[in-house]
Amino acid sequence: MNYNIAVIKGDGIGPDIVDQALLVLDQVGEKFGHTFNYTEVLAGGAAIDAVGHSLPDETVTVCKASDAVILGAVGGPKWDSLTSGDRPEKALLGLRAALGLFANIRPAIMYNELRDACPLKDRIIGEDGIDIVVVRELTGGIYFGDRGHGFGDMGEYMYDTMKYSEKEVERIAIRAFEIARKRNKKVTSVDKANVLDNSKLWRKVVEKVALDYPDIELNHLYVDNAAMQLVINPKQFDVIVTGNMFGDILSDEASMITGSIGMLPSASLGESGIGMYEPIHGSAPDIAGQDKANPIATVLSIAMMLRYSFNLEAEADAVENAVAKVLEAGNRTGDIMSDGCTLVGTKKMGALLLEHL
Ligand SMILES: NC(=O)c1ccc[n+]([C@@H]2O[C@H](COP(=O)([O-])OP(=O)(O)OC[C@H]3O[C@@H](n4cnc5c(N)ncnc54)[C@H](O)[C@@H]3O)[C@@H](O)[C@H]2O)c1
Ligand SMILES: CC(C)[C@H](C(=O)O)[C@@H](O)C(=O)O
Ligand SMILES: [Mg+2]
Repeated sequence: MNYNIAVIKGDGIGPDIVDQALLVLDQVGEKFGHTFNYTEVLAGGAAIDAVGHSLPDETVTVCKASDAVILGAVGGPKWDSLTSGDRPEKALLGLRAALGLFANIRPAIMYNELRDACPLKDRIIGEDGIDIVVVRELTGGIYFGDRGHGFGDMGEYMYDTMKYSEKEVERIAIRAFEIARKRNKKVTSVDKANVLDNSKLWRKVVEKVALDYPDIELNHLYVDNAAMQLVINPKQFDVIVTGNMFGDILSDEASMITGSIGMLPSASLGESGIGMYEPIHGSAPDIAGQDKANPIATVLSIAMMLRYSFNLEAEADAVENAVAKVLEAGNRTGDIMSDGCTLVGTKKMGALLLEHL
């Protein structure tokens, strides 16, 4: 089969990690007889530098015409205070909205080999480790609400508003229940219904959707408690469903308890059609271009693409197995390094993954 993929390397470590992930994908193609065609397009800081704005029309057009999108990461201090008001991160939000990618699936799985990289105590992780999926709403909430600014009694003010509509909550809740059905049949919905009205609606709609899933256990947590529960008792979670901002924060937290943010992939999906695949981490300007970044989150995002967008189960398994084998053999980038292991750079990690594929 032939697959057309839009590739956005982005900024900072983006090119470092995407280059390795594409080598892995090429090898999957050779091994299983598929052709992956890449069209590289610009977004984020790289696009601001090249054409003056973070999300060129051409990028949206190419992404829409592709079978899937792979994105590294965008952003960096260089573009943090542009007078135009544009920012690299706006490209990411613009793409999510333009492609209708309302469901962000972020699996946080602890590899047994990385137990030492997990900051939690052994008794909390238990023998079988941690396996959580965060299902984050991605095109609504405070990220996309009305915003504004002005001057009042307290001086200048700025505001962002958080709004959720019934249908928006319903479709993300359905995704979460469907995912839970294929896993351990538990959904935890996270909100702030003790304070926010939009969270009250969120809770009401999630409960209504739950009526169609009597086989799935549902509970609710306030987001502050959820943040705490993730570190004191992460094993209570199977699928966490939550809004855009809470999901952003909780998924970074979930990534760290499994070892490193450099390990966590994500899939952003819509009703149907194309998906966008990216690591959950950012452009890590502190280690960009130094051959230090962990490419595994991006490589695992490619496994998600093979599974969700192309229905290539065996191919996705092969990529995930290669990751497990490389870790088993004791190879570690700096973010997951522990005593007795071999420290490797981004490129070497990529080469080892190819060897084990
Ligand atoms: N999806 C995205 O494109 C995305 C996501 C988050 C942040 N950002 C942007 O990235 C920039 C930096 O943000 P930040 O510093 O808050 O978060 P970050 O995720 O880039 O980095 C946080 C820390 O994690 C480390 N880290 C991240 N990815 C790593 C990897 N693959 N291997 C090893 N270490 C890794 C970094 O070195 C840093 O110490 C900002 O401009 C931010 O807006 C982009
Ligand atoms: C860069 C930023 C816009 C983005 C978000 O907040 O969604 C990032 O943190 C993420 O998690 O993908
Ligand atoms: Mg984030």
